[in-house]
Amino acid sequence: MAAPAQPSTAGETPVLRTVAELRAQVAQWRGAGETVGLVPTMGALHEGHLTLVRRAKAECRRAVATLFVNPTQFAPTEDFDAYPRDEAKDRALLATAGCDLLFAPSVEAVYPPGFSTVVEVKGLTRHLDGPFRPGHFAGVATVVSKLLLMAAPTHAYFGEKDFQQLQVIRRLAGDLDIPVRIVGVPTVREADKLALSSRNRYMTPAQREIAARLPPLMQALVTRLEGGANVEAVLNEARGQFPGLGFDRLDYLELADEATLTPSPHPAGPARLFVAVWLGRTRLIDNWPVRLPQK
Ligand SMILES: Nc1ncnc2c1ncn2[C@@H]1O[C@H](COP(=O)(O)OP(=O)(O)OP(=O)(O)O)[C@@H](O)[C@H]1O
Ligand SMILES: CC(C)(CO)[C@@H](O)C(=O)[O-]
Ligand code: BAL
Repeated sequence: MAAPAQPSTAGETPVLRTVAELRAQVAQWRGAGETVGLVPTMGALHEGHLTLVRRAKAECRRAVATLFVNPTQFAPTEDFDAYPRDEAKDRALLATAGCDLLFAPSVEAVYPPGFSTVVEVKGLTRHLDGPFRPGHFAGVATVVSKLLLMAAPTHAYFGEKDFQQLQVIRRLAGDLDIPVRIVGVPTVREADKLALSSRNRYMTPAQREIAARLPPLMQALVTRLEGGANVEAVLNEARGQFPGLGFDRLDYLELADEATLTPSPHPAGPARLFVAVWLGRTRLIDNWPVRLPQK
């Protein structure tokens, strides 16, 4: 018999901290024939995360969120220590979205002493964020494999905002025969179309104003590419515009095939325009679908 999840405070989603408790709870639900949708997060929840939870709850009988700021996906130079953490607020928000359970393990529960296994997805991680965040996707692939195996959900929900991550997760679930349906959810945006992200709160008001220039720039580029303009010429010109717009450093602006995530001026299948750009200590990423004209 599963240990019931402990609702500690009214209006907050109950939380479990150990793998054994999580397994027992999900086994009980699945034993009763219920579907279970998993929503992995690193907390500091916003409307993007809550959209994933609501989608999970709409499609599955039970919605389970996870909150784990995964140390192995942060490079030593990145913001692991500074990453925003507010579990009580997150639990209250999850309750408003109908989340049945939160799994919030300690680092030791996920990576006990002697932990030595790495899941690495090749190919899909070669371009875009891969070279700019060495080790990042191995950390993501390892922890997501673990979360899927720990929770054994029927469905798992991930945002298209992190499109490369979504494709990496689809691949690992297939390659490792993890029996789960991976569901991609379209990017949730602010009124000015900036993609919601926990890291947006790092920005000063002045930087937030500059960030607002990214969505119209991306939309204008999509329009030109869809109109048949020369891809390399358009992208080269646009790369040169970022400093003048007030951005600090462009990591990449690339057109890439959705399936392979390999940059190309002539992608074989459906394509997206991908960007990663810095504003002070905030790294913004985004992607927009591009329907190229048939040649
Ligand atoms: N704006 C968004 N729209 C849809 N899904 C999102 C959005 N932002 C995050 N997600 C998804 O929520 C899940 C958890 O993401 P995470 O906790 O890293 O949030 P984040 O806002 O992306 O944070 P970060 O600032 O670290 O990138 C991922 O599947 C991610 O793609
Ligand atoms: C999928 C994830 C929760 C794994 O740590 C993280 O990369 C995120 O929040 O997108
Ligand atoms: N949102 C993806 C997780 C990360 O940037 O580390």
